[in-house]
Amino acid sequence: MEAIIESLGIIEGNQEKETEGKDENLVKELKDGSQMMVANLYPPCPEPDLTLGMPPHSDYGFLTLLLQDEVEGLQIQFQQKWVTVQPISMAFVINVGDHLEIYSNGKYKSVLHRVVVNAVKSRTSVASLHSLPFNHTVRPSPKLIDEANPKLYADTDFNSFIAYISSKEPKRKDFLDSRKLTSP
Ligand SMILES: O=C(O)CCC(=O)C(=O)O
Ligand SMILES: [Fe+2]
Repeated sequence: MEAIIESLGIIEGNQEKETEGKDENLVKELKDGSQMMVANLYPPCPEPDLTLGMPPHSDYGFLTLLLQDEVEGLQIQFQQKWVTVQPISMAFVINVGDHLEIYSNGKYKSVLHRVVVNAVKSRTSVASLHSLPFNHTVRPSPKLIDEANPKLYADTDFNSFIAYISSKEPKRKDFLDSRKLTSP
């Protein structure tokens, strides 16, 4: 995250000099932030072409650390095509989540991904989603907003996310789309 913040041209503030703009200490807030772990088991499916292990979605949070076993299944959308992420033993897949897209005001894009199943092998994965504490608001960094770069996303928090996914089946990048502000 420090490298990402640097790449955005945002200089992290000194903790003692915290001002009203809470973004000053994003790294610290993330260290004390939320972690959600999801363990997934995809049993073999006799008719894999008729279903998906997980529908297309992008993840809650800034970054997801994903550990997959040796069985293929994860696909990301790249240039309108689904591309399989080849499992690499003992390596994490790092995915950009919705909160990083919001915080960076669209400079980073959260990755749309899905999971396909197969007829032969079961597959397991563990995803670890990292963000600010659950009671914090995620918003575009004020340091990235000016007249030339208007704010593109509404403020969001965990409650609005839960309210949204409870109200409808999560499909595609729906939640993020719901945070997008129409052009000013
Ligand atoms: O099983 C996978 O490889 C991906 C799981 C996933 O996308 C998730 O848990 O959010
Ligand atoms: Fe995911």
